Amino acid sequence: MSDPTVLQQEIAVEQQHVDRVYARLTELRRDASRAEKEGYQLAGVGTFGALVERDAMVYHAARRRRALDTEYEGLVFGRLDLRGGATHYVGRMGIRDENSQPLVVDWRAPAAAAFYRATAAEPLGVVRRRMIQSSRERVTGIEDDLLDPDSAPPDMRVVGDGALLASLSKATGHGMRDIVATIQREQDDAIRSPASGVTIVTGGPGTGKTAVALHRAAYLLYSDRSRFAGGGILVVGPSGVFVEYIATVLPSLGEDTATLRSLGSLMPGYDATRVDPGPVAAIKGSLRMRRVLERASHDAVPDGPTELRLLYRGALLRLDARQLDDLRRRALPRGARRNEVRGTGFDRVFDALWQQARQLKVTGLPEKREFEAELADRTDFREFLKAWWPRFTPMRVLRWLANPGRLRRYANGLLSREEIGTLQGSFDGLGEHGPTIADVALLDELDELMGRPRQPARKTKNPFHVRDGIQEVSTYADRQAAARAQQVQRDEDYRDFAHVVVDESQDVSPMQWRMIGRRGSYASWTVVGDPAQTAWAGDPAELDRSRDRALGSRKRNSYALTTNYRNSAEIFAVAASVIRTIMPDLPLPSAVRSTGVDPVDLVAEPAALADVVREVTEKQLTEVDGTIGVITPVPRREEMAGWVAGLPERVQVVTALEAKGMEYDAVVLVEPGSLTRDPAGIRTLYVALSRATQRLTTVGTDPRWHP
Ligand SMILES: Nc1ncnc2c1ncn2[C@@H]1O[C@H](COP(=O)(O)OP(=O)(O)OP(=O)(O)O)[C@@H](O)[C@H]1O
Repeated sequence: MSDPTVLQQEIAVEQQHVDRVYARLTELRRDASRAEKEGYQLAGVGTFGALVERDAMVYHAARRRRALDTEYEGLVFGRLDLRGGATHYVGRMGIRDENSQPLVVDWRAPAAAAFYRATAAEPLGVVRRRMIQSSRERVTGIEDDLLDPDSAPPDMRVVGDGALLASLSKATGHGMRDIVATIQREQDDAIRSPASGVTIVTGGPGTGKTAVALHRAAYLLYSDRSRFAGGGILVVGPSGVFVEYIATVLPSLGEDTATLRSLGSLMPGYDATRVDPGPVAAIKGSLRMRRVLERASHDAVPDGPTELRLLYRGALLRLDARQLDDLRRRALPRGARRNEVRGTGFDRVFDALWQQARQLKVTGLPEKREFEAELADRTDFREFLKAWWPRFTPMRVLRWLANPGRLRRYANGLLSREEIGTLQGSFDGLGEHGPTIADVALLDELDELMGRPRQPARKTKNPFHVRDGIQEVSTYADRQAAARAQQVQRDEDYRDFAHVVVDESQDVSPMQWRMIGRRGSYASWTVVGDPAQTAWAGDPAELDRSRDRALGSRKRNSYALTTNYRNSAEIFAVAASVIRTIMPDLPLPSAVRSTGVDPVDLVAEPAALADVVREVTEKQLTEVDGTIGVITPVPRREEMAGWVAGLPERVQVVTALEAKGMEYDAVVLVEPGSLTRDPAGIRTLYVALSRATQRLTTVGTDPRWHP
């Protein structure tokens, strides 16, 4: 423990600098607001080009002001004293004084790298690394590491007992802890990994994979803003709950150009949250489904017309079911997209009818073009064409799989009889409840297989448009929107992301890899995950293959994280003992923090389970300040949520699958025994047991739940 007077003196020294930074920040905010306001006031002056330029400037001013506001709290968090006497302050954003001298260096700048990377063995020119803790504008604490004692000047003081542990023992409150001040070296390696190619980060529970992925996104945006903000960064996470949770972290990193999507909402128009049972998800996720869907996408429309009869100039023209099938097949060879070759299908029908009319020697038969025009004018004929070859939406075709006969036909020879049986009934809810998360990848595949109907190019209004040298009237709001659109706006089905981050990648099925891959054809990637936490019940080799295909031949850089920052050592010991039963040789991270509080395991009579769960949860409310996760088996979520209804909002009920990636101060895991039936279940149990930072209670009716 360091001398309290020395500590106070050092705090006072840092407070002086922090005061200067905040004073400067106030000036910068004022300047940014002024630029913004002046922009609003100036109206209709100058050339149109100058106006647009000014709008973009105003937009930047607004963005800068927002960034200055967001990064207010804990703006300065580090100081480096370098050999030779120079000092740098490190913070959430770079700030310069009125003479353009740096007051704070952005944490992502090369000059700040040593803050995270220097060690006593390799000090990188750093004599003393100082962590500055503060609450709003007030410095509250300091933690130093003396990395190069031989180069330290005699009056250099060193205070504190280790910044990382101090930060970890704080309650998390709501949302994810911001780790920018305490990023560890092995994490920093991954964060600053080369921008191109694929960065793969693996590590056990709580090793900071998500934190690293998000800080990497922020780092990339900083290091090459035009490339990554221009193209955009897509961040894909497993569930909506999780995506919401990480959304609270990205803005605090100062970035608004990342698109966050769950696997159920990657396709525009859908936001699926329903989950299929493991074995169903395994089949729906398998690459064999592509062929199944391909067959569906080529099949005849259910209840479509089975024959065409037309009375034409006194003659009966007729196409029977076999002929119609034949015409469809010829217009739709393998690989053709049904929505794109609709016109070819119609041409085939015209041709066939024309041949017939000629063979029948119809009296007064006109030229072919005239004949076609006459038919096209007839409502009955047009109705036939629309019913025979409609425009298909992916959902329309996926629903055909709810029919057992069709499913069997499409899956014949691709899926086993048992698998077809498992799948049966799993598409029944599409109409009423919408798709499951696994269905969304199938819809995306169908979209790809069938293509989009050709539509005339839509005219978009261009607010920058100048016609015949005369500026069109455009409002200030229009131009402001256009300036912003040039920076960030993308269409809903945007696919050309510059970078794709996949979190919890161990749960991405082969079909989902295809769906994500379509959105990252030109991207560099960051893929983070932990194979031991996968809930995937299908073929692991297929999973690897499909991932490799999505990532292509890009160069890979791999990083392994080895320290668990989330769980207390006592909690992680329970989780570790569970995963060891199926993966005895798995290298596990070491948990750095011990609380001295052991997890509690309770057994309840079935009739008393609800009361015990409520009691335990209420007790946790008195023991921790932050969030409490009540984790339930998937099918019993609603029922168990009722057991803790009315408790404060910091009690959150999630299923074992939704708990993936989440973190709570206390966890009440209900019926752990329901998860021990197979290896996929045990891996899910491992996930659920490794969510808590401080308290873990398991409550179940089976005393022998431990696998
Ligand atoms: N360097 C660090 N300093 C402080 N806290 C950290 C650090 N690294 C990680 N943490 C904290 O540890 C917790 C776990 O991090 P994170 O959720 O990123 O882990 P993860 O590897 O994605 O976990 P899981 O695989 O279990 O979902 C978070 O609260 C995070 O803020």
